[in-house]
Amino acid sequence: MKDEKYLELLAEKYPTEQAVCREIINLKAILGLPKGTEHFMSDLHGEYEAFCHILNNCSGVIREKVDLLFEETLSDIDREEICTLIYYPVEKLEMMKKESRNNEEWYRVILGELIEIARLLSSKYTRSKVRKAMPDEYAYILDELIHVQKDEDDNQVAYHQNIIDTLLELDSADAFIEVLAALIKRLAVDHLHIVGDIFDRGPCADRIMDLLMNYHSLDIEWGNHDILWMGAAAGSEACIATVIRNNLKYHNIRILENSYGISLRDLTLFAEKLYPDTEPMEAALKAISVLLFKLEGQVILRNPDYQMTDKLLLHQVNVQNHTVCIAGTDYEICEETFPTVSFDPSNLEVSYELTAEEKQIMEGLRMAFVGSVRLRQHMDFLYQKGSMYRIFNGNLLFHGCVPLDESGNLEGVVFHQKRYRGRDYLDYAERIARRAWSKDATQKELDFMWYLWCGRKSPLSGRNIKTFERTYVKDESTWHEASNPYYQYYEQEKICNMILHEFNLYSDRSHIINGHTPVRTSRGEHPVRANGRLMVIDGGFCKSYHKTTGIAGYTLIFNSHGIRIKSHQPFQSVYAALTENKDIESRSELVETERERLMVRNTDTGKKILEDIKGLKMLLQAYREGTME
Ligand SMILES: O=P(O)(O)OC[C@H]1O[C@](O)(COP(=O)(O)O)[C@@H](O)[C@@H]1O
Ligand SMILES: [Mn+2]
Repeated sequence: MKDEKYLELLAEKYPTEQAVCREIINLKAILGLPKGTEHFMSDLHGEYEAFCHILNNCSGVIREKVDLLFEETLSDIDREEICTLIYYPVEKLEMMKKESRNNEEWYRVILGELIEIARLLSSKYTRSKVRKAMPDEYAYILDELIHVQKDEDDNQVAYHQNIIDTLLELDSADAFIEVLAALIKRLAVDHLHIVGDIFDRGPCADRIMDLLMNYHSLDIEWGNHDILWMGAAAGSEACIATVIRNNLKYHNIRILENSYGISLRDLTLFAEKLYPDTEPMEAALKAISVLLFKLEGQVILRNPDYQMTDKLLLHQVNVQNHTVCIAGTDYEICEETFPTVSFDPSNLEVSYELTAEEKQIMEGLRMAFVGSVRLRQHMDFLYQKGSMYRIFNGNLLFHGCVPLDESGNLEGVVFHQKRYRGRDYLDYAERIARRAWSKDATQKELDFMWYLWCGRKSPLSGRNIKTFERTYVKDESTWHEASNPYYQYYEQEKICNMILHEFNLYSDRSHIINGHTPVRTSRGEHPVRANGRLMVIDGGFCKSYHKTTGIAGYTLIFNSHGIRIKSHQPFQSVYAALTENKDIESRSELVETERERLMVRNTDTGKKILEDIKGLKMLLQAYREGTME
C-alpha cells in the first residue's frame, strides 16, 4: 500500500518509461562524480572582512587551482594577481583601471585564464549543476566557453575567440569577469559548514549573516554566542542583558543601534543618573551588568534543575566592606556602589528584584529585541539552517561539547525529573531551543536559552562561566573557568569513538569536528586530536585571541581526496589584499588521504540517490508490467 502511493507520486513526476530511464541514467552518472568540496569554518565572531576573505579564497583552494594550472607558465606575481581578481573582482578591476593596466590584450589573456580555471573546477559537476550555478543572463555564453569540444579544424577556438571579441566590443568584459569570479568561487566549494559563534566580539555579525543568507549551500551548528542572540530575540531578558553587556564591553553598539534598531538611549540616560561621574558607555555597562546579575539570579532561582545556586553572588556583596563572599571566602571587589540593589540578608530574593525603573527599561529593551525585523530575519535563518549538532557525510559537527563526567562517561543532566545524556540531551536541548522561538514560548523555555549560553552543563558552553567574578572581583584567580571533562578526554581516541558511536557513527572515516576553543599553537597545541578522530577548527577570526594563539586559526577542507587542515595567518585588510595582492598565508596539512577518490556514491547525497534509483526502478518495472498506467 505504502509502495503504491509512493509509486503514484513518482509517476506524476516521471510519467513515461523514457522519463524514468532518463532520470536513472542521470542519477547514476552523478554517483560516479567526485564528491563535492566541503568547507568548515567556526568562531567568526563578527569579523566580517576576515571571514569574507577566507570565504573568497575558499581557504586557499582557489590558489591551489591557479597554481596547478599556471605554475609552469606564469610568475608568482601574475598568479597572485589572478587570485586577487577572483577574490575581489570589482575592487581589483577599479585599481587596474586607475593604473591603466586594463588594455585589450590584458582582457584577452585574463578572460582566457579565468575560463580555464572555471573549466577545471566545473569538471567535478554535472553540466546541469554548473549551469544552474550561473546567472541566467550569462549562462549561455559561459556554458559555451567552459565546455570545449575537440574538433579537427580548431573551429571551437575561433568561436570562443569570437565570443571574447564581442564581449570586448560591447564593453561587457568587466561584468563578465565579475560573473566568472563568482562562478569560480561558487564551484570551488560545494557546501559550507559554520561550526558556531557568528556573533559577538567583532563588530559586524549582521553583515556576515547577510552574506550567509545568500550563500548557495550551508549549515550552521549553533554556538553559545548564537544561542544567546537567539534567546534575546525570543525575549529572554537574561539573554538580552547579556547581549547588551557583551556588546557594550566590546564597544559594539553599532550592531544593536544601527543594524537592528535597538536603541540604548533609555538605558544610557538611566545609567548616567546612577553613575554620574562615569563615562556614559561605561555607566551603561555598569547598569546593564547589575541588571544581568539580577535577571540571571531570577532564572537560577526559578530553575532548581539548573543546580546553579552557587552562582547567586549579588546578594553576597558587602557594600560597606567592598567585598563579596564566594564559597565562604571574602574577596575584594572593584565596584563602589550598587545604587539599584536592596541588600536584605534575611530575604535573598529581594536583592534580585528589579526596581520599577529597571523593569521599565528592560521592557523597552525586550520590545526592541522582539520587534526588530532584521534581527528576526537573521534569527529565523539561524533556526532554519542551524542545529545543536549535525551529522554530515559521516562526520559529527558541534560547537561546544558533549558533556562528560569526571570518569569520561556521558554526563546525565536532569530536567523536569527526566535524565538526559549524550545524543538525547542534545536533541532535548534543540527541541526546547526551537520551542523558545515559537509564539507561545514559556518562560521556562526562554530561561533554557540562557542555560544553553552559560549553564553548568551546557553542551554549547562547556565551562563554568564566571561572569560575576570577571566583572567585579579583583583577585583574578577567581576568574578561572573550569572546562567540562570533555576537554581533557577528547584527547583520547577511545572516548571520541564512544561519542561517535553515541551518534551511530561507526566508520573509521568518521570524525568529530569541534569549534569553540582557540587552538594555542604557540603553546604547542595542534588542531588534530585523538589520533585524528577529532579536529578543533576555531578559525581564529577574533582579533583579541591572536596573542594567545600565535596564528589566526584553522579551517578545514574535505574533498574527494581527503581532509586537510588549513592554518591561517591573521588577515590584514582588504586594502592590503588589493594593493599588495596579499593573501592570508594559508598552510595546508593533510589529515587524512583517501585510498580511493571519494565519489558522490560515498556521500549522504549518494545514499539518497541510491534510494531514489531503487524507487525509479520499481516504477520502471510497474510501467513494463503494465501495473501502472
Ligand atoms: O564561546 P567563547 O568565545 O569562548 O565565549 C565565552 C566566554 O566569553 C566570556 O563571556 C568572557 O568574554 P570576554 O573575556 O570576551 O569578556 C567567558 O566568560 C566565556 O567563557
Ligand atoms: Mn563559543
